[in-house]
Amino acid sequence: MIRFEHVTKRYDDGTTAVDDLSFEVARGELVTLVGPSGCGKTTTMKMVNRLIEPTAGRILLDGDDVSAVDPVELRRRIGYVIQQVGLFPHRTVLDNTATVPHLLGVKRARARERAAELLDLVGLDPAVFGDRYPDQLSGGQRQRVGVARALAADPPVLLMDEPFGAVDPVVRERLQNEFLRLQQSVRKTVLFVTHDIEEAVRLGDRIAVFGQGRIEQFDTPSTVLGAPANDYVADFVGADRGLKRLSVTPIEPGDLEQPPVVHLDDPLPKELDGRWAVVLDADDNLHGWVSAEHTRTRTGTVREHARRMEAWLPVGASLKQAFSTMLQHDAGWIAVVDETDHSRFLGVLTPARLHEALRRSTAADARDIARADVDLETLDGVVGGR
Ligand SMILES: Nc1ncnc2c1ncn2[C@@H]1O[C@H](COP(=O)(O)OP(=O)(O)OP(=O)(O)O)[C@@H](O)[C@H]1O
Repeated sequence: MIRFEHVTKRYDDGTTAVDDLSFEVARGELVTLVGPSGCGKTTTMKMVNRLIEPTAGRILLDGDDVSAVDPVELRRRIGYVIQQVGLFPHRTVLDNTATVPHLLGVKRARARERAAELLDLVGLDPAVFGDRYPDQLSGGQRQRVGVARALAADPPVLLMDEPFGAVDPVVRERLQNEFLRLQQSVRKTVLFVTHDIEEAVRLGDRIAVFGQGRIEQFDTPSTVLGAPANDYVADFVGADRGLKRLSVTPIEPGDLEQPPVVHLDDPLPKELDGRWAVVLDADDNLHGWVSAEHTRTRTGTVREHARRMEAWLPVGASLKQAFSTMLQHDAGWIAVVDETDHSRFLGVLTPARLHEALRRSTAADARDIARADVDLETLDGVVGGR
């Protein structure tokens, strides 16, 4: 969808901001460009919508060389979100969001209707916020209007330059989560610039780690954290990359243990095979749990003695969320459910299983490295045999 072919940008003063860059972003993919200040991320991004022209090489958007597309027409196909949102100060939130579609010829009433839908989508109730002016919003709310406005013309591509950089860490995390949810439904092709490795791994399907004007590694967050390509990347992702891996490794059904299970309308069993059992409803959805102590000493149905389960997560949630949920509820295990199928119980994750899951993902990367070693050896063998 977006393809860089040997792109170089040299500014007039001789600074080479981007040096022979080649990479590709697939349709519907979110790629984060991450690296220290001044490494060329913004320059890379601005060449896509021709705010900056490359010195050499070319950039293709859906197969079209962008240098041959009229910049105005090009920018219609590309939403752009920046840190200083640049909302029109004298227009209401609703009008700010509706302006671009209206300029593109959508009737005013329809543009405003669509703007209201988008505000809703980014978590701003149009009835509450639609008539406010930008200076009557918090920083986080302004960022959301920025995202809604960028989506208003329904462009297939979004360029986002540190869009959540100006808000505090708590709001930032909330905006990131909301944006991820939004992206799941709109599936835009996104190039997202950040200098924050946490943000890059949380949001990116793949991340491009920039050195000076070059990409040092371009891979999934899990591989970049598990197998940094070189010392520069290892240094940039940080010594705590093992911890960061927790946030990019999902809970998988194979990670779960199967504890004893009882159903709500069962009579309370006398003996349990363990210290507790998970309680399910008639459709096998998670309800709660009972302890062996209760079952030994009391009578009646499970329903009368079941306690609600608070420590649970959907399958696919991150190991970091799992760990955090265990700590929050001081729980020795958490239940895992399939939310796409009501809340069907799948099993429980224990600290030991969590540890195994983390090792499983590290081992998967280690296998890749081992394969690469084998390839090199084979190559050595061939070269040596000559
Ligand atoms: N108009 C310009 N003229 C000369 N040099 C420039 C110009 N714009 C950017 N540069 C230089 O190009 C290099 C890359 O800048 P760029 O803004 O792309 O980096 P960045 O990775 O986005 O940095 P930051 O995270 O600080 O925004 C830097 O050395 C910068 O000083």
